[in-house]
Amino acid sequence: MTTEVAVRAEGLSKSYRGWRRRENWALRDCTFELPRGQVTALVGANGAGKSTLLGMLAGLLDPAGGTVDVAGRTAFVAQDKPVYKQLTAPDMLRLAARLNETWDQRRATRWLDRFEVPADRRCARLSGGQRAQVAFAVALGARPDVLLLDEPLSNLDPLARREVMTELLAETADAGMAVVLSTHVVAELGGVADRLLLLARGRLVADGEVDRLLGEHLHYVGPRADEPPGPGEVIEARHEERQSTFLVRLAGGTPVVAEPWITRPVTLEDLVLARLAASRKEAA
Ligand SMILES: Nc1ncnc2c1ncn2[C@@H]1O[C@H](COP(=O)(O)OP(=O)(O)OP(=O)(O)O)[C@@H](O)[C@H]1O
Repeated sequence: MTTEVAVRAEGLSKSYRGWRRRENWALRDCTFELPRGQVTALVGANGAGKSTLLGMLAGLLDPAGGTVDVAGRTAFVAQDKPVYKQLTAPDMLRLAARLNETWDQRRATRWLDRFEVPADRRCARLSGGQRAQVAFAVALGARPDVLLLDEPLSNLDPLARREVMTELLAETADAGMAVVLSTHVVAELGGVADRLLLLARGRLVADGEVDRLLGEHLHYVGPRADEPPGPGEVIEARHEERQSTFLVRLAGGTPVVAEPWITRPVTLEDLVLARLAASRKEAA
């Protein structure tokens, strides 16, 4: 693995034994590389395999097939943001300092101060969002090369969500860390996520730099029609009484369309929702 690659997965698969020992595939044949110094958003519907993938990257789950290679130290914050309820936030940092070979007290304390986490209360008496901040501080203090966050935004208010994303971005740029975070809050990823890993029913359906992916897609908007007015693979077609909108994937540059049709850029949210809807339709 080159020094620029933080994570490499090849043909990664995982199954769980289900009813009558039938094999249920949570992840099928996933191959991707994640570079250092980037934030990757791991997105997919409920049950798509996000936590399973993060668990395997963290080394907590064994793959049923394929390989995963992670360069350096990892830190993983699980969905339930585990902290010891009897300890205060500073106690948690003291414990983490003893348990981790590498520990950056300044970095961890800075995070707690930044989010004004009370220092004199046990974690049991902190809010869900404040407990999450303690778990993030512990993970960052460990100076990981790869930081894995399972739904980090789920307990946070809208302002805290934005601030956490901004701070994570700064930490990523500073430390050259690779961050992988799973989330359903796609609208808030714009300007923060460098890369996208999109899972649908255990398979990777989109993988790449967000800017490149967005540049490869566009909307055609115009009068009601069965076909788009220009080139591209149709990912989603929406029709109203007098208007049609096609979200397409382009093979080449931006096409020019004749009036009254117009082209419109695609946001990350548009792209994710269209891809998820297309996968659901295919499966059905
Ligand atoms: N321990 C387990 N035993 C059996 N099946 C499991 C187990 N853990 C997960 N699964 C199944 O594997 C699939 C992927 O689950 P996973 O938790 O990875 O999805 P997810 O994308 O994180 O979902 P969510 O967004 O709802 O958290 C699902 O079908 C789930 O039911």
